[in-house]
Amino acid sequence: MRSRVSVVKWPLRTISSGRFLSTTARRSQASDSGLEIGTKPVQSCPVKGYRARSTHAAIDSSVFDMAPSIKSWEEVPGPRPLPFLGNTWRFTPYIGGYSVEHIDKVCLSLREDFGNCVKVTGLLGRPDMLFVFDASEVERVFRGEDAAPHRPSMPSLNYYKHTLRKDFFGAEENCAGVIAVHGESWSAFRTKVSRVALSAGAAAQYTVPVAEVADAFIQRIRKIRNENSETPDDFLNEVHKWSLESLSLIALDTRLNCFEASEDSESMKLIHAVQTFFLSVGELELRAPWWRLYPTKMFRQYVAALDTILSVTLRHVEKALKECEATGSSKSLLQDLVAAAGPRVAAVAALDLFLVGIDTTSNAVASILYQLSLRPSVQERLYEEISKVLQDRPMKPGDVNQMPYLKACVKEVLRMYPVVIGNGRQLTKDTVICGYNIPKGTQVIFQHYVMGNTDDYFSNASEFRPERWLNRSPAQKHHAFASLPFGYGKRMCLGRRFAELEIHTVICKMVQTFKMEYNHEPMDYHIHPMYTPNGPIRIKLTDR
Ligand code: HEM
Repeated sequence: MRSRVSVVKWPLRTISSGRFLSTTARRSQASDSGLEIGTKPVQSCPVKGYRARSTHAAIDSSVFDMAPSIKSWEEVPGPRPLPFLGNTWRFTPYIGGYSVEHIDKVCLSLREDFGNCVKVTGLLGRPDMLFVFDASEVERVFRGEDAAPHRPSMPSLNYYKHTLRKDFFGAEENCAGVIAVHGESWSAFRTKVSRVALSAGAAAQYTVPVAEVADAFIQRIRKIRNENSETPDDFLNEVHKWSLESLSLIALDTRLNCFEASEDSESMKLIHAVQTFFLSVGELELRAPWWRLYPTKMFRQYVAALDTILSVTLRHVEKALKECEATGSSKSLLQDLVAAAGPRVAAVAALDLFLVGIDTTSNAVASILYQLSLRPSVQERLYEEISKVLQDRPMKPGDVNQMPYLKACVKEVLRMYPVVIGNGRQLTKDTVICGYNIPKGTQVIFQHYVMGNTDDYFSNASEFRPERWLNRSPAQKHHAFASLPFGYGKRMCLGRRFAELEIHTVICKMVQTFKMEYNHEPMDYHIHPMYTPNGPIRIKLTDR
């Protein structure tokens, strides 16, 4: 049945890894550990303080000597599954009470009803899940992670890479990328890419072009404001275009001119493909996985979109390869990747950055703009800070480091409204969490949306107070693992520095240019599939 999905021909003739090596490849030295949050890593100690009652063999025998006792998986509290229906029925509209779109609220009620560690079992087509709302436990488990943590993600993409297009992604050893890839294959790929993508100057080199994209975005919204000077109902779509334009610059070394692209251009094909991918990925991942039984219409569109993104990516990699060969040097992230790791790795890396780097960033920006538009005094303080640093000159690398309040505002929005509401891991070994022995294979969700919004970790958590991130005395410091919007450790966000550059730049430009107001009913947030304001983002923009 699956063969009904059309197969693209990869324009790969000129691509063969190892054909090109440049000295510039060796300039990046940073590794993931350079970005780890918190103080020195502590020795992994997953079970200290507990005496084992469980029969799971993989637990270190030393734990048996310690008190108090480790409780079994069966004892973990959680909503009771029904015979045959498990807990899946709870997601049935009108009767179940749970909704995929409002997992945020489900998580809040799980914590209220069952405590800091809650299991949800009997979910059709999914492993058992454990929700953790205790920052110290999050820290202990994250710090004890092994060399290749497994993040449960995107089964549909996994199927695309490892089954449908395995001729491409499996053609070279360890060349399947980082998204939906695990174990040794993930680790080898990530090491190659992190050296380049997380190096000190990797993001900074894009300061000026990213600022130019932000300027183009401002020009665009000046044009599309309505007669009340408000952004149009499909404003989020415009923010997606800004994000796509910025990321193409970074990942593909090209300007797509998304704001003016003609219908038959390659840019527009890419824009449509990216939109189709985002529209379908949430449905395929969060709803009942019918695509596993037969290729549904949505699944076929999803595969076609991925094929388009991959073939456009490959064309740009070929171009980068030719430029590197002609000049003997590299001037961009893509060229650095080609030079350091070969063209196929560069192409797969660019694809992965594309798949997870666009709607995360655009939804974060939409959410930040919405939150700022509700708070004129925060905007004024931001405006003062920005004006003082820039004094009417263009942005240059390092400017944002002089804008602590801007950074604090972004952190505060991501604390209260993280676009990815939890960090997931599929346990690669039996692990004690909150005193329970959690079996290998369980999907654990470290729920920073809930932790970020409780007074246990942030005083007056429901108040928007960017100041809490500034000049904190030891007494005011919050738990470093209670808000981790970019994840943690070896698997943390590979594009964090790029995302921050893009977000800080565009927010800086918006605040410099406009006073923002929101004059409608307050918006609720929903999962779509990012955590984002639910409804048209109609912000009144008055020129300063
Ligand atoms: C506000 C924007 C963003 C947020 C909140 C965000 C958040 C995250 C989170 C929570 C993870 C999982 C981390 C973990 O499991 O510990 C992740 C992974 C990842 N992100 Fe981001 N991200 C953002 C933007 C970006 C951008 C712009 C890019 C690309 C340039 C990117 C590339 C990646 C990649 C490749 C991974 C997978 C890393 C791996 O599995 O090794 N992200 N991101």
